[in-house]
Amino acid sequence: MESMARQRTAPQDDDQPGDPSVLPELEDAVWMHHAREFAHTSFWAVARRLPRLVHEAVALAWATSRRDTVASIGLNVAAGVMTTFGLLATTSVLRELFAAGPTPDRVRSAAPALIVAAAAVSARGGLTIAAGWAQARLTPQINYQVELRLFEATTAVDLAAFDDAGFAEEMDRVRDRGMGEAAYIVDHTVNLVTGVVGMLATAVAVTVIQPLLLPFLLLAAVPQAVTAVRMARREYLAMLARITRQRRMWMLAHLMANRRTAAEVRAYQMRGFLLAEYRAVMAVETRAQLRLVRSQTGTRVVGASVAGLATFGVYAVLGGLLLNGMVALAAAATAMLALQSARTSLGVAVVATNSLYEDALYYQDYRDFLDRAHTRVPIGGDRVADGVDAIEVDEVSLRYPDTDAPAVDRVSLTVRRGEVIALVGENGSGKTTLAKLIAGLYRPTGGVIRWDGVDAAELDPRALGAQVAVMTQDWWRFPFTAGQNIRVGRHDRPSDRPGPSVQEAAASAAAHDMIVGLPHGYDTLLDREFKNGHELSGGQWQRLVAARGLYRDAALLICDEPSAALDARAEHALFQHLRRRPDRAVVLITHRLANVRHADRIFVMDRGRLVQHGSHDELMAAGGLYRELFELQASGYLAGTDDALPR
Ligand SMILES: Nc1ncnc2c1ncn2[C@@H]1O[C@H](COP(=O)(O)OP(=O)(O)OP(=O)(O)O)[C@@H](O)[C@H]1O
Repeated sequence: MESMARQRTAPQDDDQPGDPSVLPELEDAVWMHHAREFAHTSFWAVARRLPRLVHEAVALAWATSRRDTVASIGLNVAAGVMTTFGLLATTSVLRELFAAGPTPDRVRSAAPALIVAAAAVSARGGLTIAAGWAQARLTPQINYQVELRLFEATTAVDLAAFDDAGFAEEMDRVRDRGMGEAAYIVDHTVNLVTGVVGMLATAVAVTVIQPLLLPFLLLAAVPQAVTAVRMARREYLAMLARITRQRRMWMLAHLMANRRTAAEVRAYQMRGFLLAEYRAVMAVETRAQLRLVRSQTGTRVVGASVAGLATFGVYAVLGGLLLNGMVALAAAATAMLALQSARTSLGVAVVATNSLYEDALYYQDYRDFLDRAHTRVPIGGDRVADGVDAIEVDEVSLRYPDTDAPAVDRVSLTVRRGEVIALVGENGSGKTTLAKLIAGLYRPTGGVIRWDGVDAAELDPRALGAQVAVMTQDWWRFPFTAGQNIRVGRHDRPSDRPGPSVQEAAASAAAHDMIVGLPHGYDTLLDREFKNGHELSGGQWQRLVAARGLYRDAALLICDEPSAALDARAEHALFQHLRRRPDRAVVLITHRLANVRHADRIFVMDRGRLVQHGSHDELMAAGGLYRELFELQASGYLAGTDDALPR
């Protein structure tokens, strides 16, 4: 039955396009990376790695909080000691109660031991609660450290790292799974210690009471341990078998109950298609779940029966020892309690071992990722750039990882202060990539970029970045207020540094009136997912993005399609502010060629190469790609022409 989902989602014959009504097959989720490895590792192989894992977890906890680490382990050990005392005191109580003589006398003689037993049980309860408190305190502290270290790394690496598929996948995996495992492995380790201490405490008590009982108690616990491991594995394998189906259901659920997809789902009447797919997967999933419930119940029955038989065996042995006078009645009764306590401790230790092994694999991913991220932090030199007169791009190339052709191929040009230059060309010709190279966001894989004669690689990356403002083509809708969305352009601007105010920058980008009209003006939160959040249109967002770039007030301003979503009035206003300014260089990328007419120089790109450059008039006179594109676009604006719209 499970293959049904596969059949429905499997691609068809390689040469044939797949059935258009069937969604493509899903890859394994990145966070499942170690799942299959774990599923095929035996419990004993897991147990062999335990010392190293425990050492790792304790080191992590120790580095986070010595006090809480000592407390959670020390208090658990103390609780174990109390278990031993409690069992020994219980034996004394029972011995006195089972002795010959009148009942009041027996109770009186048992009273001191009873007080000791009660005190030991209370102390154990108190110590366990305190240990749990220390253990719970460790979790948020570890999460805090681990998350902070991850995001310090992900925000420091160079932009190119995100184009490296391996890096991006590792990052997703670590963020989704590895990061959260740190606290778990500490938790499991403390549980393991608790379980082992509990078993040792019981063993010590039993040895003191009657050493003969010890091997029988251990034997009785074995079926329990085997059943616990079997059940955990079974559940895990079942989860693995279902996970791809469940991911598809999550994906479909997300499409059917989401504000962002609601319009398209309705516009294309996708409801029936999505629901049919959901029903088909859901039917298979439900049957699989029912099968799992049945088999788990079977395992539980077998496990409980074997454990029951083992317990019965211990009782039989105890009975024999009692009849032969080798064990006193009081010791036998305490052994019953010890058996119960040892079982619980063993169960805790087995589950902790299993979980510790799996979670440690993912935690190792986290550590490997941090090491890898460390090597991707741009180093640069220590020379400080303060303003710039000329940026020289000299035979610069860039090839993205895993691609054959360079996106930018041996390009040379110079950007001078006070100039506006434009990069034009067809989709995919390399304009954005070249702009990112000029901005220092990428390092060239060939050639060199010089800032006032100094190789950009020798400049301090932070100081270089401070000279650049980029209005990117693929901007993000930051869930901040309107004012914050602009201010983050240079959030650390000292009060004595000159530059436009938030309102001035907004006015330059034709955004001020729009923002003032929002329910809370500049304090309006721009995300409907939050309380009182407000939604902006695409063009309104682009005005904010432009305002942010202008607020940054940098020596080099790069505008990548800054007006693609703007109306004519906003576009006109923005371009008034992108004109020449003596203290600034502007690199402008746009497909609306009317906007580049006034640029000082226009560079035309084609498949990564620079194929033409000059002023608008020079390029029009020369003919070629620029003129062809310009005339094609201009023809659409000419009133009365028949080719403005295809018939
Ligand atoms: N991060 C990336 N990883 C791999 N290849 C990329 C990446 N970004 C862009 N490319 C490829 O590099 C080439 C140039 O892309 P680029 O975005 O620089 O073009 P563009 O001229 O700005 O295009 P458009 O006009 O559509 O914005 C394209 O073939 C594109 O597929």
